[in-house]
Amino acid sequence: MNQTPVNTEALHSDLRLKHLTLKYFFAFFSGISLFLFSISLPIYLHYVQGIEDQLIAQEETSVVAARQMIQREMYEQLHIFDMVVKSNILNAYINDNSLENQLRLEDFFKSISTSFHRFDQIRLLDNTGKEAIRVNLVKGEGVLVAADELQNKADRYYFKSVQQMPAGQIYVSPMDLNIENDVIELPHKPTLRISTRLYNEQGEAAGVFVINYLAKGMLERFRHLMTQRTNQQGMLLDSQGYWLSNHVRSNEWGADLGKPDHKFASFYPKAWPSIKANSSGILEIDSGIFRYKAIEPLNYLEDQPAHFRLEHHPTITKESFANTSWKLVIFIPREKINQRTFLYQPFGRALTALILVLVAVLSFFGASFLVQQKNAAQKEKQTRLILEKQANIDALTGINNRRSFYELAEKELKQAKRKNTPLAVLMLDADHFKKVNDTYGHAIGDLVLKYLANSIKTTLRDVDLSGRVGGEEFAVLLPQTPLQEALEIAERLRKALEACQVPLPEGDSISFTVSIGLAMLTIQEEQFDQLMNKADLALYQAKSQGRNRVEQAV
Ligand SMILES: Nc1nc2c(ncn2[C@@H]2O[C@H](COP(=O)(O)OP(=O)(O)OP(=O)(O)O)[C@@H](O)[C@H]2O)c(=O)[nH]1
Repeated sequence: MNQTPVNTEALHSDLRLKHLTLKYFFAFFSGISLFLFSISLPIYLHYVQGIEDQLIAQEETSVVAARQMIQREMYEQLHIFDMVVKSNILNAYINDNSLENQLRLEDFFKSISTSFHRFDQIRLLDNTGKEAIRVNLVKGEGVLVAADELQNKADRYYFKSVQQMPAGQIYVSPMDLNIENDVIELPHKPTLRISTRLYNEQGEAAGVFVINYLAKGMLERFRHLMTQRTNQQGMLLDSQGYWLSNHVRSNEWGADLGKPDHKFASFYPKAWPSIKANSSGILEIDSGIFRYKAIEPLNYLEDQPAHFRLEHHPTITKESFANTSWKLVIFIPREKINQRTFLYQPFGRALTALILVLVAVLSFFGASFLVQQKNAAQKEKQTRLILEKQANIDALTGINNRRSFYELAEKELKQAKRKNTPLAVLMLDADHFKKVNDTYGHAIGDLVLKYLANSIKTTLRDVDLSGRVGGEEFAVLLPQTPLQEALEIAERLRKALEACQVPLPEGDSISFTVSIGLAMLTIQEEQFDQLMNKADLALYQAKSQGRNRVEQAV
């Protein structure tokens, strides 16, 4: 079976080129990509920052609207409360708690309850904390609680907190879920208690006035404002970081419902200290950006809208400000920001992929071009080396030709002269070579010359130089070799050549001899030619004295 011969060298070279192309491709691709990346990264980060700023700016409307809504709501409750405290009906009762005054006050409480629809309880407690009058909001109606159902509230904070309070001051409690008979009322009733100590005309303490404000409406409006936004994560926190309003309802009222982990600090432990400590700001974390602002619902004296500018403001205790120190927190998740960025848009992704493909294509062509250039340069160098070698080597014998031998020998001669070291040259000539040609043919003559050259090479030392200087003439240069040693080498060479057997095609073999002329470099020779002439003369001597011998130049 015929098998196609496999050119392993070509295969090897092909593989090497492919490997090199791949190496350059990766170098180009990673280099260009890294370059593009390092240029575009700061620009891209700046661009993302711009998107973040834009998103935060969009939130400002919601922040201002929510803050104003809560402040206005609280402002209204406090003024209704103040109006009742200052009313003639209430003052008539605390100065004279006659039945008539009591009935008028009860009616007044009922009509306030029914009209405003937001006060879960309106109460008057006596100085011992016992409820004197209580009106509950039941299904939208103010309903008077029967005398035998009235309770003592002396131990409740809204009573205790106002005990030392001077006239005209108002206490506002923290917001919590209303508890009735020790159980949290369902559905939940987020409640703020507003109370004040009453004084009669003689300046004597005359009980405590309390209203339970139902904050559900306010919280629902807050939730509505937050859900109007594209990103619905808007929350209201109390001073402890518990949620009064959260987009996930089950997270609300953690403290009241016995779920202490359901607070902001547990969900965002890194963000909370900074949000708690500052009244307003922007905070970036891995998962997104917070925009937060203190709400301070009672602080409508500062930053107030036009319609808040009234001459009269109720005086609110310091404790009340602390109780209602709330924070509005808006969260913009990272995905929302990312979704707006160029790289997340299909066009952006497609363009990035296209650029990468272009870089890959460019890198491939660049790498191929470079490898081709390199390969061509290498081939050219190889060809040049081969040609150079061919120009210096004798085609038949594979040793230095005359020109190359003379060139190298000239250098050796100069070095020997400079270093003052001995230098010997041998001229060899095959004996009766014409006869070899004539007897066996020119081809066998060539074969003999090949054997002759090869024997010279194998007999000599590495430092020695040999060359074919004529048809059947050879020369040998022996650097750093004194006369005696040169004679020994010449003799050894002669014997080696004499012993050499050249096989003939028919099976026989022939041998041959050489005559050798030896010359030593002296101060007289300046050029190698001169030394060669001396050796040539010695060779002539050897020929004329019978051949197959070594003669030394005189
Ligand atoms: N085959 C072959 N013969 C060559 C080559 N170069 C020279 N010759 C032959 O070498 C022979 C040299 O002959 P001569 O100069 O007469 O000397 P010789 O026969 O060797 O005799 P002596 O040198 O006197 O011993 C000639 O016949 C050349 O043709 C070559 O490259 N190949």
